[in-house]
Amino acid sequence: MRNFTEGKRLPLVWVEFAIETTQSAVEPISNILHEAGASGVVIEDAADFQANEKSTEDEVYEFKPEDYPAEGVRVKAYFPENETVKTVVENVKTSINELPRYDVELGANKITLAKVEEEDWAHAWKKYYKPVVVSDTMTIVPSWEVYEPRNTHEQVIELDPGMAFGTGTHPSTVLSLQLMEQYVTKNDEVIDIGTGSGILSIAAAKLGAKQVTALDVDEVAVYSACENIRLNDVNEQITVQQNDLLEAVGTQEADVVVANLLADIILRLTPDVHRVIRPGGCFISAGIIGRRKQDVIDAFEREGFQVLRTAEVEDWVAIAVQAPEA
Ligand SMILES: C[S@@+](CC[C@H](N)C(=O)[O-])C[C@H]1O[C@@H](n2cnc3c(N)ncnc32)[C@H](O)[C@@H]1O
Repeated sequence: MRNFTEGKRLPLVWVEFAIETTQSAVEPISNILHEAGASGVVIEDAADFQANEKSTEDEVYEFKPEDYPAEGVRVKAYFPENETVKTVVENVKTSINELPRYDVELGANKITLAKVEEEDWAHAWKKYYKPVVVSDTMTIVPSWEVYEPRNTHEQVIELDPGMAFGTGTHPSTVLSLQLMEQYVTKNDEVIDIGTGSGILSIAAAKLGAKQVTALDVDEVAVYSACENIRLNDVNEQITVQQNDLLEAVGTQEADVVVANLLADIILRLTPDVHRVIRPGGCFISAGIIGRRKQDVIDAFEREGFQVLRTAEVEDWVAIAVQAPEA
């Protein structure tokens, strides 16, 4: 485990992985890319471009034909160029080619790889990123936007996620934040597993947590989390560590643990959570697709946890469970 007080330099050259596929394959392919450690997944849907062409209203976003495939969907992901990238890409291709076994139609399944300079793409998505209203009392605001809080109780989280996951636009992040508003209370100690941009840790600090540990296996995420924590002036409450799940977390205990990961990763985590969660504490997990919801609930119940609440948006599920009392 490494402790970061200063952000690290990011890689400057990236490998862009692009695949032309079908609408129904977008979610499983995005999951494979996220699991492989992609820093950001971009979805270019021909239908979005066609709908925009027909629209007569003023558009907020600028749609360019060259950004969209002629038909179907293009999913793009970015991996730092290093000695492991070839293997990562081969593993991604193998996993994608296994999807038809699960009745996922891949369509054209045309894959292209390109080397790109960070400057060429890392900031291009920013024009699509606008404030995200999480609830009456919480809004995520891109750091370059001018934003007037809607009321005096509103918590505003400023973010520049860079290439890490966690803009606040993904349903799994919004669901995590909404459950945290319910279960994080003043002076709590919180562990955030898979912090990405640091968004959930910053929210925990703003909700009054006195100590937050933000963990991520990916150094790009660790860099981004450090930057955003500074931006929100919550450095005092949050420590960021590069770490695989709870591997190097010692005797530390938390009142709330939050993990917006994928179902399979949460299942790897469940037997280990007792170690870090206080009796009666709350575990919020998200990033679970609908058909895996019961697997995750079963795993927590086997460990003696009780479901407090589940929340769903589109096909994404978040689950809050309570640890057994001592
Ligand atoms: C879906 S993103 C969530 C980001 C942010 N917490 C949010 O809610 O938007 C998942 C994050 O978990 C990290 N991750 C994946 N596997 C991990 C592991 N084994 N240990 C720690 N972090 C992991 C990824 O690097 C990524 O930043």
